[in-house]
Amino acid sequence: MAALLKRSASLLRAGALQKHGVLTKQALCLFSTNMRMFTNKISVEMDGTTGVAVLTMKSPPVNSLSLDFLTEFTISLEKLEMDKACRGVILTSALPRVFSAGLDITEMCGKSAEHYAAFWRAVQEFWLKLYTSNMVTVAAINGSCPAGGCLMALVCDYRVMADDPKFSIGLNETKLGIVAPFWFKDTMTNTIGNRETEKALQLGYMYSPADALKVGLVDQLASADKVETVASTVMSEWLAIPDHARHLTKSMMRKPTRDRLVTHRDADITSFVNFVTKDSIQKSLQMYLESLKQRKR
Ligand SMILES: CCCCC/C=C\C/C=C\C=C\CC(=O)SCCNC(=O)CCNC(=O)[C@H](O)C(C)(C)COP(=O)(O)OP(=O)(O)OC[C@H]1O[C@@H](n2cnc3c(N)ncnc32)[C@H](O)[C@@H]1OP(=O)(O)O
Repeated sequence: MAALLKRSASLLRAGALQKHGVLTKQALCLFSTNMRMFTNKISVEMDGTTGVAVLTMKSPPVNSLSLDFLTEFTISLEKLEMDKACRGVILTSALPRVFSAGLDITEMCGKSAEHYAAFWRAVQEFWLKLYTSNMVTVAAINGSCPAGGCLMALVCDYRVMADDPKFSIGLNETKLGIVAPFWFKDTMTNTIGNRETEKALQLGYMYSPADALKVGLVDQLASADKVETVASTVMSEWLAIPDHARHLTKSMMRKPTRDRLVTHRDADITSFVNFVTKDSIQKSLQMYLESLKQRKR
C-alpha cells in the first residue's frame, strides 16, 4: 500500500495520472469490504455494509491544503471512486476547531514559478475530482473553514456544520489581498446565488454557522458532537435514491461549471502563476502569514 501510494503520488505530480489513467488500473484492489487506509495526512474508513466511507483530514495544525495534502487527498478519493462498493463519502476533520484552513499559504510564497504551476494544477485536480465525484459527498464541518476549506465543503453535495459561533466559513481571499479564481466564484454562486456571492467575495466575508445557514452556504447545523452522526443520517437519505439517476442528475447540474475550468485549465494556471509571482502579491501573502503568527503572541 505504501509503495502504491508513493508511486501514485509521483505520477500525480508528474501529471501522468490524467494522461494515462495509470492509477485507475493499479489501485483497483482497495475497499471491497470494511477497510481502513492511512496516509500521513488522511485516514479513510470504509464500511462495506453501508457503502459509506469517512475521510478524515488529520494534518495539524490546521489541515492546510499543501501540495502533499492535495496529492494524498486526490489519490484517496480516486481509490474510493474506483471501488464499486463505495457509494458515499463523508469528509471531516480530526483536529479540534478547524475543518481546513484552506490552501497552504506557504506553497504560494517564495517558491519558483514551476512550483506554483504544479501546486495550482493539484488544486484544480482536487476540485475536479471532488466536484465530479459519482459518490454522494457530505461535508461534516466540525470547525472553521476559510477559503479553500470552504471550497472543499462547497463542492460536496450537502454540508452539515457545527453550531458553534467560534467557527466560521467563507471565501476570504480578498482579506489576504488575493482574488478568488473564477471556478471558486462559480462554485459559490451555484450555491448561494449571484448577489450574495458578489457581497461575500468582495468583503472576504466569513459567515457564522447561523448566517451560513441563512444564506444557504451550509444546509444544516448540528451540535459539535453530533455533526458526523447527522451527516450519516443525511447520507442514508441520499443513498436511498438510485445511484444512476442521482449521478446523471448531478452531472447534468455540474457539467457547465466543470467544463469551464477544463476548457480554461492551462490559462488558469498561467493566470495564477502571473498573479502570485507579482512582488505586491508576495508581500501581501507574507504579511498575512506574519499576522497569523502574531495573533498568538
Ligand atoms: C485575477 C487573476 C486571479 C487568478 C487567481 C489568483 C489567485 C488565487 C489564489 C489563491 C487562492 C487561495 C485560497 C486560499 O485558500 S488562501 C488560504 C486562506 N486561509 C486563511 O486565511 C486561513 C488562515 N488561518 C486562520 O484563520 C486560522 O489559522 C484558523 C481559523 C484556520 C485556525 O485558527 P487557530 O487559532 O486554531 O490556529 P492558528 O494559531 O491561527 O494557526 C496555527 C498555525 O497554522 C498556520 N496557518 C494557519 N492557516 C494557514 C494556511 N492557510 N496556510 C499555511 N499556514 C497556516 C499559522 O500561521 C500557525 O502557524 P505557526 O504560528 O504555528 O507557525
